[in-house]
Amino acid sequence: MTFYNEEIGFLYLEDGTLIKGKGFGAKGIRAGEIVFTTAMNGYPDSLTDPSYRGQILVFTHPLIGNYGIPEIRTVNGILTNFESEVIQVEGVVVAEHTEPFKWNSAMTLDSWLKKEGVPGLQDVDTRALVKKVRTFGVMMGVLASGIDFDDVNVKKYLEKKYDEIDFTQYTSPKAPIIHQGNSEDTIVVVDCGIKHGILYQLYQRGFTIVRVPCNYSINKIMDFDPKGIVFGNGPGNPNLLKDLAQNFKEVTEYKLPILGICLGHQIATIALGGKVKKMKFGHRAVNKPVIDTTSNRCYITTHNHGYGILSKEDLPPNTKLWFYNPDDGTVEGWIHEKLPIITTQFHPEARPGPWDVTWVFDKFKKMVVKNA
Ligand SMILES: NC(=O)CC[C@H](N)C(=O)O
Repeated sequence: MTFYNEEIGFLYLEDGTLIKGKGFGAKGIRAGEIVFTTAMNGYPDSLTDPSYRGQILVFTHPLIGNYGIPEIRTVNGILTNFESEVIQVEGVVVAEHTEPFKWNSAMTLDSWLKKEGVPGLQDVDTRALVKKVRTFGVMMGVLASGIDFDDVNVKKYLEKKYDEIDFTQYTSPKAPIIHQGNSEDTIVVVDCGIKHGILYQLYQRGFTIVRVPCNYSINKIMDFDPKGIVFGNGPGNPNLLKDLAQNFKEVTEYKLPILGICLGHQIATIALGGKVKKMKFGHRAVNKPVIDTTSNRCYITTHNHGYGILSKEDLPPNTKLWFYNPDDGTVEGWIHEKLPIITTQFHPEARPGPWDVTWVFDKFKKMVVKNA
């Protein structure tokens, strides 16, 4: 364990704001897009969500760390209590890091961040910080723990912009990974940095899962004889992933059931002629409402996205609105009118969050069975 002067630490925003705090976690300095989540719990899950690659995560809940970090649990190679094997965020900002008091805590948040080399900053007025992001939109920032502002050239860290980097190069596997299920029915998951919560939902429905690198060709995907395809979540700007969108378009020729989740929903949208744009500060929470237009029911759902279909006009041709967010009118899912394709911008697997919408995976299974 490295020890350093934890009394020093700062967050520098690209608009010139300097916020001094206290360091925790690993000593270090990292740049990233400053985003916030309003989730009150689930920090082990959120910090390992690959969709947060390239981002510094601010928790609005004032106390973080109070139930510690559990031992990793797996079922058939699928993590059941983390979203990936490593901490994915560039840095963590909290008002107060607290010591855990929980029977299954194996480690403190502080020691976990130290072990994984990720810096944290505490003693921050996260309310003021979030108000700034909500007012001016997301921006780049530099987080340092145990390093004095006067000792670094922060501008050097701000040269690269989040929106211009393809982060899937860090989060997508280099070769296929197989999770054998109770049936031979194979679902290919195009893995840009898939959350294990999604894998677990598929596994629970008996499928054998083949995760493929996100740049895998259609021919190689079809070699696995999939009964359905999932385009999952992932980090960064979806408009950079032109090859993936092209692959999506090509695979629709096979008329297989397809489920797109979050980045997968965005790729499906771009591939079929819709528009995905950057949001001012995105949706990152576990209590976002979405209205299901087929039943007029409202569900409370988990979100982590900074891009989206901002209005119905941006839907691709031949699709109909399935879910929308009543707060800001953004599209939260669509159904294709001619092909067996469904998508959600929110996370039906949650993790962290409520499981009210896991029936989306049942719907996908029905589509697979019907198509078999
Ligand atoms: N969770 C995700 O898949 C996020 C998708 C995309 N990177 C976004 O921020 O909008």
